[in-house]
Amino acid sequence: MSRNPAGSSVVIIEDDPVFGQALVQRLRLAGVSTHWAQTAAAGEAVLQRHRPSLVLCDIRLPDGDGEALMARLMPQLGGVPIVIMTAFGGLDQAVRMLRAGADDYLAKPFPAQRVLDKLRGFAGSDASPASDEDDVAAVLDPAGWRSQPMLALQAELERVAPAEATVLLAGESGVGKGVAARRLHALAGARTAAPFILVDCAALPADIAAAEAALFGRDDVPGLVESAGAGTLFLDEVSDLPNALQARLLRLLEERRFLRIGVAEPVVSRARIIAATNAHLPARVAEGSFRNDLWFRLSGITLTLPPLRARPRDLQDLAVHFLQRFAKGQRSIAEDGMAALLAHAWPGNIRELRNRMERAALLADAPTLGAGDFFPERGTRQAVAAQTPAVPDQAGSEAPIVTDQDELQSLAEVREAAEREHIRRVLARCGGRIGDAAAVLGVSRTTLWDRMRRLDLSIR
Ligand SMILES: Nc1ncnc2c1ncn2[C@@H]1O[C@H](COP(=O)(O)OP(=O)(O)OP(=O)(O)O)[C@@H](O)[C@H]1O
Repeated sequence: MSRNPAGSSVVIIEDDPVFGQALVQRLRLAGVSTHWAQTAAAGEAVLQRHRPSLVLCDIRLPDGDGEALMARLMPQLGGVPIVIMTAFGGLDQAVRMLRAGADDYLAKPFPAQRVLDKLRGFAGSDASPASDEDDVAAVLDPAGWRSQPMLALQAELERVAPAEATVLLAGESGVGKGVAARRLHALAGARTAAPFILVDCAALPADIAAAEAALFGRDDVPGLVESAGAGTLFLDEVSDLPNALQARLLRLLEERRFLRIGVAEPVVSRARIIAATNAHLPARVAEGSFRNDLWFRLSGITLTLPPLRARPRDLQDLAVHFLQRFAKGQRSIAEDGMAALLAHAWPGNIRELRNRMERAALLADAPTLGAGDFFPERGTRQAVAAQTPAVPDQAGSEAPIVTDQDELQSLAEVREAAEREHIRRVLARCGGRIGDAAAVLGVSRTTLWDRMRRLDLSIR
């Protein structure tokens, strides 16, 4: 997307007819195409079909709230920027949504010009057509795959790519599992000419019959499994697949055939299945939310992508790659900037790096980017700690970087801050569901409640 918002598209989820209409008219005058939904359900339906440059979502909607809607849709929206619209008194909720992954908020009423400014600001993000093209390039020749663990992963991908076997991609959120899945497809010989179909299991319709129809088809309408043909079916966030559909997926994996709803004749599937998860599946199995037999079936070939903090060399390459992409050679990274990048723990992995580089490229005052440009949220004390660079170990291999914590804090403070942040992220990722979050964190619900109480954390 160029810096000119004309040609971009915005999905507006807003029930106020006067405000909604005014936004639509003004944005259209600026050449922006708009999809206006007045309920959460209509917004969800539009976003199932359409990947816009920006989502503008109201918090209070007649059939639900924007927070739950965005939490549900965020995984499927990938990096599409989400801007929350708040009315008076809604600031707390907007802040919570920002923590959960929304990109910005606008307090109502605001002139439509502010939306155009946001579009300009987000230009070049994941959501834009240009970045989709960049993602394709990333699949064919991914930046940041030169470290030892990534070279080993690449060798494994090449080995298993031509086979039919199901592959499970594991690793933290934002580490590049989607890129690895596409890479597997790109390396899969004849299969490459057939479709690559992404199914975000966390974003399937909540209604089981609708989700089943979306996956397996109904009557004469094919579902996503069938759309993959002899290509690749990529089941992202497979741990979120509802229980009833886990049984159907297991049958598909075992028999290589399935039934469309309402049709007696089975359909043969020749698609290769790749699943991905950032959840700890054994914990899900232990708590009973994920079938043991399905886990067993999926995990035969498990490839784990290492977190970014364990790949300092890749981190540097990726930082330069993103800066080139977002600043087009107009900016460079200062020594203290690179030291701060290397010292950060990167809980959001490559997605977080991409976002920080984009923000810095857009907003920094000087052409050379320093620690403060990448981590503007840090105070002076953090800036001191951030100047400590990562040190490769004696053998020259890449020592995992495990901390960027403020060296002036006590260990207990550092541990609490990290724990609080991690629990917050996992809760957001699990849509605030304590049971799911506890499973991911490997603790009981009671322990999680207890920790949250002591860390002064609440879901709402
Ligand atoms: N090697 C790379 N080069 C450029 N961009 C990358 C690379 N790897 C990942 N990205 C970008 O980082 C973001 C996260 O990547 P991806 O979606 O593949 O991660 P993930 O592990 O599947 O995350 P999640 O578990 O949250 O779905 C995306 O915007 C993707 O385009």
